Formats: sequence, structure tokens, C-alpha cells
Amino acid sequence: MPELDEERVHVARCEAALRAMIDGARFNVVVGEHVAGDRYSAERLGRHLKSLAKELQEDAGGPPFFGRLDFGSGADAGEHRGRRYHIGRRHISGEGGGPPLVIDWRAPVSRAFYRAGARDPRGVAVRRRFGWAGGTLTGFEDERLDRGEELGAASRIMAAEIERPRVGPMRDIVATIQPEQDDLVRADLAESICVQGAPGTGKTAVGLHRAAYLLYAHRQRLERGGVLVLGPNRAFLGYISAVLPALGEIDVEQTTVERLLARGPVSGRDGEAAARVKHDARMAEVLHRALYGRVRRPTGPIAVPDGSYRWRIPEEEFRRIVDDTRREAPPYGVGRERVTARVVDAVRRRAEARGRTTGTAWARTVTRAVRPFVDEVWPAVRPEEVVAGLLGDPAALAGAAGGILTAEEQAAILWTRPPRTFRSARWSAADAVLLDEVAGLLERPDGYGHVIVDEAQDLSAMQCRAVARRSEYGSITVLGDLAQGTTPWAARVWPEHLAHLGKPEARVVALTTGFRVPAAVVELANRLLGALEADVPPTRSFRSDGRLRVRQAPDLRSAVVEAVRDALRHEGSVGVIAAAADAGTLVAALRDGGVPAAAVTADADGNADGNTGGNTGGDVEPAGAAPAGAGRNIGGGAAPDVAGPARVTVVPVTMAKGLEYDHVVVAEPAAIAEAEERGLNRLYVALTRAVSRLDVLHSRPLPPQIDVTDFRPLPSRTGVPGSRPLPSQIDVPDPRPLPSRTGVPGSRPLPPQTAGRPR
Ligand SMILES: Nc1ncnc2c1ncn2[C@@H]1O[C@H](COP(=O)(O)OP(=O)(O)OP(=O)(O)O)[C@@H](O)[C@H]1O
Repeated sequence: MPELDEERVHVARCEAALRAMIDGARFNVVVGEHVAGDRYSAERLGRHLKSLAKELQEDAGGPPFFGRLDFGSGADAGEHRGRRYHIGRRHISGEGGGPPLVIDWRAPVSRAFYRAGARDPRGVAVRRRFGWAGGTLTGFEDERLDRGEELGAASRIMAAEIERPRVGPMRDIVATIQPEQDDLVRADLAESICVQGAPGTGKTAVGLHRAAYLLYAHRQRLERGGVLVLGPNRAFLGYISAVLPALGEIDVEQTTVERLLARGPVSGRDGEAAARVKHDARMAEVLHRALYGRVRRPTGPIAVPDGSYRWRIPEEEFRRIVDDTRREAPPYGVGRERVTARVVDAVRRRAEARGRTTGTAWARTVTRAVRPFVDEVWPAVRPEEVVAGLLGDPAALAGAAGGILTAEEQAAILWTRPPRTFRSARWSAADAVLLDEVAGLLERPDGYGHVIVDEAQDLSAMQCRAVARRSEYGSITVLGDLAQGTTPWAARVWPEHLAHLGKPEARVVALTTGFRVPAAVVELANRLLGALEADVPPTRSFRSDGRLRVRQAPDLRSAVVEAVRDALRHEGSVGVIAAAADAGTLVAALRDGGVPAAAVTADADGNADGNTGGNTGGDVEPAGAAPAGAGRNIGGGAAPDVAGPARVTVVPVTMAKGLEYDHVVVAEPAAIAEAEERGLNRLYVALTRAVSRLDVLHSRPLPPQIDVTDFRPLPSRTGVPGSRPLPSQIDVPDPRPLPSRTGVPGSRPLPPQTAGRPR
């Protein structure tokens, strides 16, 4: 039988086995409800089995496997000698307890699929990649690693997967994880890592796959604490929300830092000066002082009535208890309990010396009697009281911030009209960070087993501390790009940031091969790097396809409508990215032009993406005239079933981080660049959202760094083994001749490898 037919037979066996697994899981749901010993276990088991049944059901339509490993007969194959494994998104059990039909991509043996190469075959004789179209197996590609064959980036199947137009939410990348990405995905649970990755290098993908991997490899250890994924805003979270469920992980909490810290609605706003101070690491010390400033030295003895006795703890002893407890520096709330317990103990010693029996009831009564004395010296407080007490009272602020904040800084954060009580305070997004800091001083928050922080460069020192508090006993994966930092407090180097995150020892790894943005677009964006005050290596694109078009247009609005109409002739999502102030008019222009567009709007909960005024996280508002599917058009995802209008989303550039669209129209770069202090970083983000095509439209002069009159594609730095640095299509006014990479002016380079990746 031809090999492809044999594989199709295997597909059919997998489908049958999967159906049997679904039936089995459903049966177990029913049985599980009766077999578990107690209600708690019954509930847990039921929940587990139901979600398993649901996952399997939802998964049933997808390709059951994407790769195959045939191990050779050499000693390096170890226990896998002569064996063959199909690798897929999830394990599929063999019929009747036989060997599994598909091995989970996270299993130890699957590692060779991602890491084996001609130089280090890891015992693998043949690596096979499968091509699928609409659930049908269409072909495969073999690499005879035992004969020194390796396609690398020349694999057609891999290139097609990476270059596939984006429709719908972000997909998993299990079939094409690159070796350097795999290294990060499978890093040990105990290890904290920081991935400095240029745009589109797969940081987010790596983080999500790492979450799935860790849950697979350390499920029991992570079950209690859980895994937390933090992203910049809701549009981003919407875009990535399908990846983990597709990998069978539905219990991962995905949220923004703002939501994680939220104690109530954000109703106040800060000016930039105030927000900068509130987000500064020095505020931690100010708050610490403000809180512990409430602890007072005892000014008298304690007298506790106890039946016919009256016990007395002298002032000196009480003072020693308070001083000792302060020195031990426990969380404030614990300190309060410790002082109380120590005073009760001191009373107990005296009572027992007089022959009193001191049981639980005695301790309860005495504790009640001691409380008022402890309240005097170590009062119970709420975070809101502490922060309001500081921001609403110049003297209190001066007391806590003296020698830490300058007079101007203190003036910047003082409330001009303090609320009557802390209960009526209007808290800003930055205040939420201060409240969380105080809450963390009062009581340690529950920690997570592992925290993944995306777009971490934008976090402030105080936000980092909030994350650190939640991962004190766990590890973290920090994902970010210093060049994409846009908040006023964005990191310029990693070590300091990692220290604020509580993991100064984290390994910093750079990813530089971009999988999203085509080479020509990358080269344009790279030109901004010198102006971004970030010491990061330039991106090298894996992709030689794609198109860049730069156009001057006196009437920008009509040019945008025209460009979008043109974009809609191609498959995939379309994103129009503009300065926040211009987004509304572009939505209107598109709708007037008969091109309904969805619009990314701000989150209600605040300060997600560097706009200190709050309201910068995002959501997607469906296009007015769009069909029902448009509402699902979160971030980069066009609804899968749409044929036109709902594929277009207008994104204020402040919301574009982490998103991607097949075709991007960037409108008026100069307006983006001048809208904020780190406007060029923002422009860098905007220019790197395109998967296949980028139109840059401008009516005003372009920022000099990307002025196309001087635009010449740089020699390819692709450097991806086996890749073909064919220039992407570049369409700019009056481009200078392409520089030669073979020495002949205007000549186009020949790909080093012509086999395997036809276009
Ligand atoms: N190994 C891979 N195989 C296939 N696609 C990949 C791979 N790595 C990344 N991608 C794709 O490239 C795109 C960019 O990835 P991702 O969003 O994770 O990058 P990023 O580094 O977080 O980018 P940014 O900093 O711009 O947000 C995504 O569509 C992702 O699926």
C-alpha cells in the first residue's frame, strides 16, 4: 500500500480510538459520580472527567497527529530502538490497551521531534512532517536524519504552516516549534526565564506552550497553586484565549495585571507625573513606612481581668514584645496576631504560676481582653486607609516620604481634594498598585505555581513587585521586548526589572528569528531600532514572502478605505492601526465607504498599555453593519466564517501590542510617533503587526528613520539555516536599486537551497 494510504489508515484508527476515548470518558463521568468516596472527591473527579470528555469532544475534528518519528537501530535510540511514534496534540490510547496510537507532543520522547537534527539525530532515523488541509491528510515530508538529511527551514510543510494567513484567534504552534523555542518551552519548572524577543519571534507562543508543558510534566505540583498568564489588555487576551484550550489546558487563569490587582472599579485618573511617582519602586518604602508608622510604642502596662485575678504585664515587657515582633518583620497582619499571642502567653505564664487552668475558653476570653491594648500599639488597618491616609494628608505623606520623594514628587501624588473618608475615595489604576502593595504588607497573597508575564517590559517596578508577591514560591516566565516598551516606566534593561520581579537570577535568552513579519517589513521596522534606546539585536525574518507598500496620500482617509478594499481581495484578517486620536474617524470613514469595520475599544479597568489616564486595555466592538460573527473578531482574529466586512478591525495603536493581522494598514506614522514620549517605540509595535502585507500610508512626512526615499533593503540577515533570503515584494516610491547580494548591481540573490520550498 502506498505510504500515504497507510498513514490514512492510521488516521482512521486514531479517529476510532478517539471516539472510544470520548465514550469512555462520558461513561466515566456517569460512573465517577457514584464511585468517589466523599463529596469533595466526587466533585473533583466529576469535574475532571467532564472537562476531559468535553475537551476530547471538541478536539475530535482536528488532525490527530502532525509528525512521526522512526527511531533507528543504533544504541543512541535507547529504549526506543526500532520504534515508530506518531506525535500529536494529545495522547491517543491504543486499542485494547495496546501501544498508544499518538504520543502527546509534551511527552519526553516527543522532544526528539523538535530537537533532532542531522548533526545530532538523537537516535531518530526519519522525521516525518504531515501536511493537512481541512482535516484531510494531504501529504508528508521525510527527513532521513540518519543519512545526514535535514530540511530545516526549507521544509515546505513547515513554511506553509508558518506563512499561513491568519484568520481567527491565535493558533498553537505544536507542529512547528523551533529548537530554540523548545528549549524554553521545556525548561525546568524550578527555573525562571526571561525571553527578550524581537516582534513575532514567538514569545507569546512560547509562554503559552510552556504553560501547557509544565501542566503536563508537573500536573500534581501545579494543581494547587495553578498557572497564571498575564497579558497587556483584554483584546490581547481574547486573541490568545484559544491556544491553551486547543492544547487541552482549560484551567489556566489568563488576565491583565490591572484585573489581577483590582479591588474595585477604577474611577480616578492620574496625570502622568503622579502615575510615574506611584509606579516608582521607591513607593514601596514610602508605603512600608506609612504602614509601620502606625505601630506605636506601648505607653503603659496591660491589665487583664480574669475571674478574681487581675494580671498585669508591665509596660517594659509589652514594649519588648512589640519591638521583638517588629524586628522579625512578619507581614503586618501576622505581626498583630503574634503580639496578641505573645501577650496572651505572658498572661498564661502568670496565671499558671498561680495554679490557674488555662484551656481554650480561657485563652479566648483573655485574647478578647488583650485586643484593645494591641489595637493601641499595632492597630488593624485596611490598605485603603493607609493609602488614603498618605495621599490625603500632606503631613503624613511628608512623614513617610521624607528623604525618599522630593517635594515636587510628593506634591504630584497628593490629592488636591481629599475624600471625606477612605471609603469615598476615587481610586486610579496606579492607586490599585499601591493598595496591592499595602495589602501584600498586611498579608501575603496566595501564590501561583508558575506565572507567565507577557509584554513584561511595560510593567512598572510596583507592578513587578505585585507579580513577585504572587510567585514568591514559584517560578516565572518573563516575556518581553525592550524595544516595544511604551509605558513611561518601561524597562530599558532586564536585570533591574527581574530584581523587581523577585527573580534576579532568571536566565535571559534572546529570540531573534521572527515568524510573523515578512523580511521587507522587518527591515523597515529595524531602521527604528537605533532611535529606541533599547540595546536589542535586530530581528531576522524567517519569512521571505510578504509585501511592503509605502504611499504618500494627500487624503489619508480615502487612501485607508482604498487600501482596505484592496486588502479584502486577499484571504486573512485586516487591521488598520492609527494614532488613538485618529481611530474613530477611520472607523467612520470605512463605514461611510461601505466597509464596515470592528473597532478595538478600551478596557473599562484601566491602565493597561501605558496610558496613565487609564482605559487603555481593550475590547472589540463589532462593526455596525457587520454580520454576527464580527463580535468575535477579537484582536487579530477575523471571525472564521466571514467573507468580507467583519474581517476589518481598526486598532488604536495603544491597543495593538501583541496582536497580529494578515494585512496591516498603518495610517500616518508621524501622528503615532508624536503622540507620546515613546512614540517611536509605539510605531515600531505598529509596523511589526503584519503577517503578510503592510501598507504604510502618510499625508505628512514620514519620521526620518523610516523615510522611504532613503529606503534600501539591507542585505539579508536571515541567517536561518536553509532559509531562502528571497526579498519580499517591496513597493515604495522611487526605490533605489536593490543592493546586490551577489555583487552585480540590481541582481537578486539566488537561494542557497532551491529544493523543498517552491513558491
Ligand atoms: N515555531 C513557530 N511555528 C509557527 N508559527 C510560529 C512559530 N513561532 C511563532 N509563530 C507565530 O508567529 C506569530 C508571532 O508569534 P508571537 O505572537 O508569539 O510573537 P511575539 O514574540 O510574542 O511577538 P510580539 O512581541 O510582536 O507580540 C504568531 O502567529 C505565532 O503563532
